[in-house]
Amino acid sequence: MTGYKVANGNGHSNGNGNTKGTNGTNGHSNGHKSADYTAQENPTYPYEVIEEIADFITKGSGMRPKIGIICGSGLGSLADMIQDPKIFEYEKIPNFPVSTVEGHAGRLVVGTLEGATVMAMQGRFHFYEGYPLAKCSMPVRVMKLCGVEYLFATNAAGGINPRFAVGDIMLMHDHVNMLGFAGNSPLQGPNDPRFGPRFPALVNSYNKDLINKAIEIAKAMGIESNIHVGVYSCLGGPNYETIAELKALRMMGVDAVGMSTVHEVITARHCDMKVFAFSLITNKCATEYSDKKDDEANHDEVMAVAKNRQKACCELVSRLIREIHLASA
Ligand SMILES: O=P(O)(O)O[C@H]1O[C@H](CO)[C@@H](O)[C@H]1O
Ligand SMILES: Nc1nc2[nH]cnc2c(=O)[nH]1
Repeated sequence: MTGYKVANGNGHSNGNGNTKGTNGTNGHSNGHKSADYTAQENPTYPYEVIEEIADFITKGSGMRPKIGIICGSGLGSLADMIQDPKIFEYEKIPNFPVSTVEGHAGRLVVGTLEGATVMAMQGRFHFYEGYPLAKCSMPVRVMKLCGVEYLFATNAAGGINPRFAVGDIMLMHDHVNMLGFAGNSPLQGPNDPRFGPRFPALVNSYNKDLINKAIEIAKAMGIESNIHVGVYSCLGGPNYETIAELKALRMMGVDAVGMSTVHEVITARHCDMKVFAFSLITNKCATEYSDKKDDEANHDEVMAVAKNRQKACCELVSRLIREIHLASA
């Protein structure tokens, strides 16, 4: 990995340095009732349905947001920064899934942040909730049709790179798509060229300028030593990994592991959004066998670390949005 001003997070020798129900068929009138595009076996949402959802948001908020934010587990406070918020509960958005995971409130917040128009998902959808990947990342297409040009995707993740400490932030510069290895993709099914090409390229998915700007901001914030640049991998979950799996991921060059984000990024790149993504390292992944309960990942710890580090994450995001806004003004 070259071109970044902090050491590459991966440290490898390449020299490059309350269950709410999950079927999501919320019974709203949408004019497309003949097809159940929210069902597992038919996950492709027609363009017109996405367009209807986007219209619902833009008309309801009176805004066409430019920046989309997806809040990771325990990072809902990113959306609490938004000024003059218009709030849309997922349950009230036509054809929208609902959040079922603790730490994911389940609402869309539209407003302004640092002068920029933004929309934030306070709660994302995960494969392990029973949603197909196309459904998990459907809101990214909604963002696109609302006018969003930049996707900020955040997540809580386990640190596999031994140099990472709990509370550190890893700026994603690449990913290993384990669900893709297994033949699953949010882009499966018929391709609608109004979103993007059948065979999108994914090299350079993570915008280098935004990574470099984020590093500068981290320096200005005095948290440079807590910032890394690295590779994220998404597994299906909901179980955390075995030691053997973590060792295998490490050998593959993965620095942090979670259960989200990758399918959102694929969907965003397919429709040509600029992507910035980071992982808050909420736990260190053990790569040696141990009987200690403390060495096991658990969601309470994930949430607690996210709460502790929300201030730094919020500042990083808001300052970066400010730069994007100033650069385009
Ligand atoms: O990726 P986010 O949504 O931040 O959440 C991460 O934290 C949860 C596990 O603790 C999983 O959902 C994992 O993906
Ligand atoms: N898969 C996975 N997801 C996480 N989310 C937060 N921590 C972890 C982890 O250790 N593994």
